[in-house]
Amino acid sequence: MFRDLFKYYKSKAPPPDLSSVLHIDDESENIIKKQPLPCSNELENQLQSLGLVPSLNWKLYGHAEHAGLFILKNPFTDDGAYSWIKRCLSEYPSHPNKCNLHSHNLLFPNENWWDVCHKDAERGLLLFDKLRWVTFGYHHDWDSKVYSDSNKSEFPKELACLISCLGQAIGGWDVRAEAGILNIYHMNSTLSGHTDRSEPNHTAPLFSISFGQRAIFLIGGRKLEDKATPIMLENGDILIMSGESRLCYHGVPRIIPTPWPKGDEYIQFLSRARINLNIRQVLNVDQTTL
Ligand SMILES: O=C(O)CCC(=O)C(=O)O
Ligand SMILES: [Fe+2]
Repeated sequence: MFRDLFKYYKSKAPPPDLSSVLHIDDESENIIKKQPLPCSNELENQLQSLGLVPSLNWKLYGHAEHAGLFILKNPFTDDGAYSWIKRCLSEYPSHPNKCNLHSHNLLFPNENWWDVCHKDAERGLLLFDKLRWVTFGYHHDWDSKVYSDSNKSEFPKELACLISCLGQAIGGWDVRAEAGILNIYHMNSTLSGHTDRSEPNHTAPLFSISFGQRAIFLIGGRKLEDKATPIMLENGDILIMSGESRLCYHGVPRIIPTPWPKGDEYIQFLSRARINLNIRQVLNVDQTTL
């Protein structure tokens, strides 16, 4: 059951036994190997320019007990992953996007979190570990959970393009990225079990891209009583909740310390953090506003 497993994997004392956590590219009877759809040369070129390896080399999986769930194991080139990490840390946490530090008046509206942290030693000390979320496109309202046409900014173009291309190549879907959350996890962060239902469109798949430290991602069914599966999500992995799994319970009970290479300040940030880009289509196909 979702709640019990979440508690089990979250526990500090005693720490959980991780041997049942699914490593999706190991052999297991429930894991289904999938193929991306044939891509046109144009789509293949676009994917390449967005930092991905050719789709022929993708490792794409489904799960027998979670219909509609896809996991694409890190399809990024090293340079491609680096560009996305850099965008997440130095571009996305600034105007017109919103973040927890702007909404708590710890940053002025025109201030960029990464720049402040690297140019102002005193404030950097205070703010470096305090970024938790950034929203863009239709801004997620953490209290009301309701999107509004009056609380919306431009969705980053290259990220919308990445989601559209992935949608075409994986499921033949025509996905419009309209709302995004960048979640930032530190080593003791968790994300409680929930379903994502704020979007009027409950059929367009939800995309989740992770970088940095590994996480246990717990996915259940539509009811909390349904069977849940703990899956290890690693640097670069892309998880897609389509079809039946779109409205299923999920959460992150634990971040798992991960061997990490040395590198510049972007890479170093991820030696003790995980970032997750969570992208949704909000509107139904025939809608242009809410
Ligand atoms: O961090 C993750 O893997 C999941 C995030 C998520 O479920 C959400 O933002 O709604
Ligand atoms: Fe979610």
